[in-house]
Amino acid sequence: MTVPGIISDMDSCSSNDGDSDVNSSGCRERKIIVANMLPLHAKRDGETSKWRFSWDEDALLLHLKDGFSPETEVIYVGSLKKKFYLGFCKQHLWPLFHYMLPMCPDHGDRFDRILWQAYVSANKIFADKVMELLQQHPGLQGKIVLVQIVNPARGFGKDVQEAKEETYMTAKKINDVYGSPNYQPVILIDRPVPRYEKSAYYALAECCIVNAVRDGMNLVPYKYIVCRQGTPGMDEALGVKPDSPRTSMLVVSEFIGCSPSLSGAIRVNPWDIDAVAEAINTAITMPESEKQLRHDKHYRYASTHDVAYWARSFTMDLDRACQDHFSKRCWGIGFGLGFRVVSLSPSFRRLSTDHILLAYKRTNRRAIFLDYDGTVVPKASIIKSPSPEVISIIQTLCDDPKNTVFIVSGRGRTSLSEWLAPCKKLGIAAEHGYFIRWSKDSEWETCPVSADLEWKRIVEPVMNLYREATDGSSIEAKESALVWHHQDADPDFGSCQAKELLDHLESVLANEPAVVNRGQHIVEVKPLGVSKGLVAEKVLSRMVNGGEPPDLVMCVGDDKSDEDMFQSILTSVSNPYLPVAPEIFACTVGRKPSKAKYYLDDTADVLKLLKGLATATISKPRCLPSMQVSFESNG
Ligand SMILES: O=P(O)(O)OC[C@H]1O[C@H](O[C@H]2O[C@H](CO)[C@@H](O)[C@H](O)[C@H]2O)[C@H](O)[C@@H](O)[C@@H]1O
Repeated sequence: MTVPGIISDMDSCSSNDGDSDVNSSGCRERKIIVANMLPLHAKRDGETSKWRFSWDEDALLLHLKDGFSPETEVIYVGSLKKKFYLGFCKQHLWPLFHYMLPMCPDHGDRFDRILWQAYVSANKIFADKVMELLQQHPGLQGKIVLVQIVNPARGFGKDVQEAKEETYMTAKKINDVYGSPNYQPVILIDRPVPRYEKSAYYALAECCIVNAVRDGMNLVPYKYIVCRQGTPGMDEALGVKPDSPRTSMLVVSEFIGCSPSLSGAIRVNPWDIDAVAEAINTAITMPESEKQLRHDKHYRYASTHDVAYWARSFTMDLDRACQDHFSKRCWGIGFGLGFRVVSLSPSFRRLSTDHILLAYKRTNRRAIFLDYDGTVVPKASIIKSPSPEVISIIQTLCDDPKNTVFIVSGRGRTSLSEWLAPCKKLGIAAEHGYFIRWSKDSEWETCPVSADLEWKRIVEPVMNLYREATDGSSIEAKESALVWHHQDADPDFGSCQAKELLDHLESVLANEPAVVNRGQHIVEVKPLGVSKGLVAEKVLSRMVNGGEPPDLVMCVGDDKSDEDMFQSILTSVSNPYLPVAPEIFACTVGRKPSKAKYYLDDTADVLKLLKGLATATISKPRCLPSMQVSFESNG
């Protein structure tokens, strides 16, 4: 359907000067829509047998153009219904993407090579047509030569032969189109090339491209760097002055082993042809001074990381990996795609009520920190307020004068204080400790971190992008934090988006006083310096300063933010201001790697344990005051 002359139409865009449908650089905006089927009706004329085409006004594709400005030139690249679509796409790909085995009713075989070839050919035609409209940088024609050294394949077979033929064909095509009698843009060397000859090519090449789709420790980039550094002998042979600055430019695939170590290299995704082309252009046109800096970096790395270095470093990694081997136990947890193997310390064990009760009964100043979501209230529960049972248990624990009880949560202060209103003596730390209240009657204290919440202006538009792109997600605006929730989104897509959002936010907030955290179905940004760990520190030091140092510290929580609390109470054992080291019970909810020594399975387990402590509380102190009162009145 592409009419001849479409490229010359584009080339003549400069003649549009003064027209209203041109942009500031004199060219019309252009959008290329590549689709398997063109938005056309095709009909063969009965008399002339010629095809007649008309726009399919009902086709969605046709209406895509309504989303662009009226000046935009819209080009459709596509085909009419053909074998590749009704064959491979419909009979193989369509069932695969619908979790079914491909079926070929006409052929009986599961895989039909002819359909596959039709599919590949059709894709090639599409790609070629698009490339025709764009393969860039015409100024380099005549100035650049690609020397492609074909290393002999280690295997044989049809595939190798086909790949070779395609390489030859591509090289020929490029040379036919862009070459001239004195200029051959691609030189294909398909013979064993001795090391000295390869070294000569490396020494002369301004840029070395290693864009394998997968590779282990490819040494070519290092060899190239060393050859570009040269030796007195090579300098003499090439006529290079001994003290002249050296350069080397590398374009390497991000999927090869050496890619992360060469920080001066331009990294590309080898499947992204445009990116590879752009990288080559950048490498060639880069200022000499930068090429020198990159080479210095490359050479310093290659010369200090020799084989002996790798041997030492590998041994050290191996030692480190095996260090805890015998002191850990491995467990398989989860099901299906969520299945994973975790290694846990053998001292990590279930917290039994009997065990903690013994300590609870013999201690007189206890600090109890409880997370909210996933600890006292189930994560999956639609009702987020605490049940009457939870309220009653917490109330009983708070009523014991030997106890200082805190709910430490990421949630906002309004909902927490409303839900926990009956527990008058309960301390609440809201928004991960940005706000703290010691009891219902006391004022909220605000964490003395930077009051600068300007970063919210950066975070909000980014989160909005992800909210719009992820159906079912939402944004929660707290007083000190912003949270992106994806619990109601598609589980797989939601988690992928969350990972991407995390990366995105980390990079834009690099210099801001804010931190990004991933929680249960959430990505949260909060002020730097606010953590549940600080809450525990603050409460414990207030108890010490008030002359009531704790002799038992218990902390229960389920997620990453609670790990800060575990860390904090574990270090409190070595606090020099404590007359005696308190008994520590750090407990995570769910059997998973944690700083906590104990685990409980779920919120039901947590409540059972807290109920056990509450019962012990009622059976002793509550009776004591009432007996004293009656005794005094008698006297
Ligand atoms: O510190 P926590 O008490 O564990 O609270 C952490 C977060 O709790 C809330 O999010 C959680 O509940 C949401 C439903 O209400 C759910 O969509 C989300 O997946 C859970 O993580 C709260 O909205 C967050 O601000 C807290 O940080």
